[in-house]
Amino acid sequence: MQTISGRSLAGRSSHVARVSQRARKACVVRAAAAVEEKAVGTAWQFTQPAGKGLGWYTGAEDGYLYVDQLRVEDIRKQVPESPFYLYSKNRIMHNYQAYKGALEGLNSLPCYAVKANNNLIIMKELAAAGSGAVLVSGNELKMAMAAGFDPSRTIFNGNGKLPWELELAAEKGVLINIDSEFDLENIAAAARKTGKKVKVLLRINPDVDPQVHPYVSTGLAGSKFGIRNSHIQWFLDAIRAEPLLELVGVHSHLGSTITKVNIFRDAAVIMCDFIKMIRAEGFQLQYLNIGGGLGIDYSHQGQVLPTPTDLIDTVRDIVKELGLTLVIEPGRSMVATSCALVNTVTGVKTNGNKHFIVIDGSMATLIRPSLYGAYQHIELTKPSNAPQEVFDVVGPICESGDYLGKDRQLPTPEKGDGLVVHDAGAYCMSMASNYNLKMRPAEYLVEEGRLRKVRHEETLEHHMAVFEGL
Ligand SMILES: Cc1ncc(COP(=O)(O)O)c(C=O)c1O
Ligand SMILES: N[C@@H](CCCC[NH3+])C(=O)O
Repeated sequence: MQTISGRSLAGRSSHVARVSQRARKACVVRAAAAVEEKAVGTAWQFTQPAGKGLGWYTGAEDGYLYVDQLRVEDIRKQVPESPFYLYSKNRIMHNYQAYKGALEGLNSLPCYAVKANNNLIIMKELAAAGSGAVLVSGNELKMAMAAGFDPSRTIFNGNGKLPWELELAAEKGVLINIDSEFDLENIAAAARKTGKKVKVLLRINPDVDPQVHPYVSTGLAGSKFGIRNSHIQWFLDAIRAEPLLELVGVHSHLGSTITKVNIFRDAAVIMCDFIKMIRAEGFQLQYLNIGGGLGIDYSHQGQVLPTPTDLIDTVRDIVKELGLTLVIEPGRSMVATSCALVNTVTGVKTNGNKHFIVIDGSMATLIRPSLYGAYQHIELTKPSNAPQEVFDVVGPICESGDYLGKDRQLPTPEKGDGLVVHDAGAYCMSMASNYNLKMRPAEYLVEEGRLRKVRHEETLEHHMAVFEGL
């Protein structure tokens, strides 16, 4: 973590180091206790890996919830914090390999969208597997460098990039997407200031409707992202006039949770026209960047959704015909299904004709249901014959909009039971907040049958540190 500690972080990092040391010690003690209790295995090694699956599933024989080889109930006994995020490394790697396989036969650059999940350990795993990264802030860029992503396989994107962020990107040699007239001016200024030649892509709005929630639709003509298409000649002239800028490609990102690949095809056809027009102006374009956006089956109803192969195959001929390198920027489809938020039931209550399960997780831990009305599947971690009711699953936050699920048919749980919110690997922890002074939770990763802590729970000490010395 040294690499990301700037001057302003220096004081804080020693404080964090102290806290982490304590937390590490606590882990070792707990792990040792677990080993003693079960008398087999090393620290974090579970003694009875009963399941064999990949990612999350219900044990066919015992009805318990599993992640990879481990029973979530067993994990809960080992983990002192609640709620906590729990990941399957297998599942993340499997998703990444699905993209790698889909891209075979093409020149390609798969870039993981760090905004979906910025856990440093997960980022390191993806960097080590060869993924590039797409970033939207200077801090994401610093984290990506700390995680070991290759800067030349990294893209900096965004509609409000700041001068210091652009200078850092120029210095590191990452590709930069141009989003507007002022963004182009700022990128050129960063290139001049650092004396570095910068490779740039033009972010174009193909104006194709991704048919998703308006908050996650990004490629329509009236979107805040991307350049004004009718102004393209101005951009080409401005780039030509700036010797330190090299135009190498075009970018589009239509939106997120997209469930039909013909939408990507429609956009790629439009981008193809732009590429031909820009090439005719004498630019040597190499990259077609179709962004991210592939959806996943949040419903858990066996919905058949397009795979990475379906996505890539829908644009394969265009990429080949134009001799391009295909850039993709998947976030959600890489990490969402790998994770669940594991909560503890605080109690069950009824008001009027409404039944509620109150859990310790909340909109502060996982905001997607409250923010977008998003559905994320919910289940208990162990089988139960208790009477079923239709419940709203709610958190302890002082907002009526604080819910994780509405109208969910579930067995009535006991206080202390485990309840998970599925598909929580993308835009959940990365969007968590400290609202009501709830601290962002710990994260754990299942890796080859072992449980590994990959993030400490934030503490009030961390939070108070930002007020130190005022
Ligand atoms: C420019 C850009 N690229 C990639 C992504 C990742 O999208 P997704 O997580 O839907 O794959 C996003 C987020 O929507 C984005 O804005
Ligand atoms: N935060 C959104 C996705 C945003 C994608 C970024 N442009 C979600 O949770 O679904």
